[in-house]
Amino acid sequence: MIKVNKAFILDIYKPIVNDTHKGIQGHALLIGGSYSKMGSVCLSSKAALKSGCGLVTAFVPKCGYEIVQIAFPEAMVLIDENEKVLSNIEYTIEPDAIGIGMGIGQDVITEKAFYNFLLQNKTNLVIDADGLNILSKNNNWLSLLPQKTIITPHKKELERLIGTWQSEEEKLEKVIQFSLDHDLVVVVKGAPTLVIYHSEIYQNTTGNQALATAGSGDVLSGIITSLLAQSYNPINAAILGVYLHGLTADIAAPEMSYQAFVASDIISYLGKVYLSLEN
Ligand SMILES: NC(=O)C1=CN([C@@H]2O[C@H](COP(=O)(O)OP(=O)(O)OC[C@H]3O[C@@H](n4cnc5c(N)ncnc54)[C@H](O)[C@@H]3O)[C@@H](O)[C@H]2O)[C@@H](O)CC1
Ligand SMILES: Nc1ncnc2c1ncn2[C@@H]1O[C@H](COP(=O)(O)OP(=O)(O)O)[C@@H](O)[C@H]1O
Ligand SMILES: [Mg+2]
Repeated sequence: MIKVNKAFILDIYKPIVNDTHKGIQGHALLIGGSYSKMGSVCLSSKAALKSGCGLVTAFVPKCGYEIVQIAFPEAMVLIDENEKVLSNIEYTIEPDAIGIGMGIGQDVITEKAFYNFLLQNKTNLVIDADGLNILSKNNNWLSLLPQKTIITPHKKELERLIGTWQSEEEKLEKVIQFSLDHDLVVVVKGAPTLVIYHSEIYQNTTGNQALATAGSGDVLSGIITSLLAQSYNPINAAILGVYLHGLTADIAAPEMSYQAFVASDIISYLGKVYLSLEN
């Protein structure tokens, strides 16, 4: 088990070069949302852009068009033909990384759209939330995922994917086997969060109970998708993303309490977090 501390992070962290531009800084596509859960994809998309990629596109059901445009004008928006849920995930853009699953629900139309998306997709992928729940119900679709796809389950989602465990040791064994079987980078969210790739285990050292708040996982999947779009390899994108996400709460908690911290604050504190890496 490797502890991910600041020294480890500084080793993988890539400062932004001065002659970059938005066209080469990475384009993240976030595919998510459904009626009443459009906040999830707004949070992921905003977190992605605030983590340093150059462009962000959100792909949402039709009812999300104005919501995303107004909540987050920096994002470009593509819409599904269905009003309330994703039904046909088709686009002509060429993103560098895709995050999918936050807030999409598990409607049968959406399951089918997700399957068709997996059939044609070759881009590096982060799968979260209902994307994971749909995979749990259709585990033969795991073979369609690109190599080193990153999955970000919380405890319940992990149980749906790999079944229950009796001890921490058994949980780790099962996750390692799952990662080996499907060549996945597994972000085992919790306190602390682990990043597991095959038999490598990386234990994060940032974060606190302020993160126990709605949408904080949606923000994490946006951050990781952004880092992937910025050419971090999938293991480093997951490790760095989890570290930055946790550090926002460590810096914010003494300034604003555990209670008042909400998922949008993770996004607001990303600036201080990046500055702390530069000093
Ligand atoms: N503003 C929004 O639009 C939000 C949308 N969300 C979306 O809502 C959908 C449902 O997600 P949920 O995660 O709420 O539903 P789930 O049914 O997947 O998970 C909720 C259950 O898991 C348990 N759980 C979660 N984390 C746990 C942990 N660390 N240890 C033990 N138990 C744990 C909870 O107690 C609860 O019973 C997803 O699509 C998600 O993306 C949420 O992310 C919340 C915010
Ligand atoms: N007590 C805690 N200590 C540290 N991190 C936590 C704690 N509770 C939650 N988190 C983190 O917050 C995030 C919650 O993700 P998730 O449950 O998917 O939220 P949501 O689906 O509402 O966005 C994870 O990154 C998890 O590790
Ligand atoms: Mg979640």
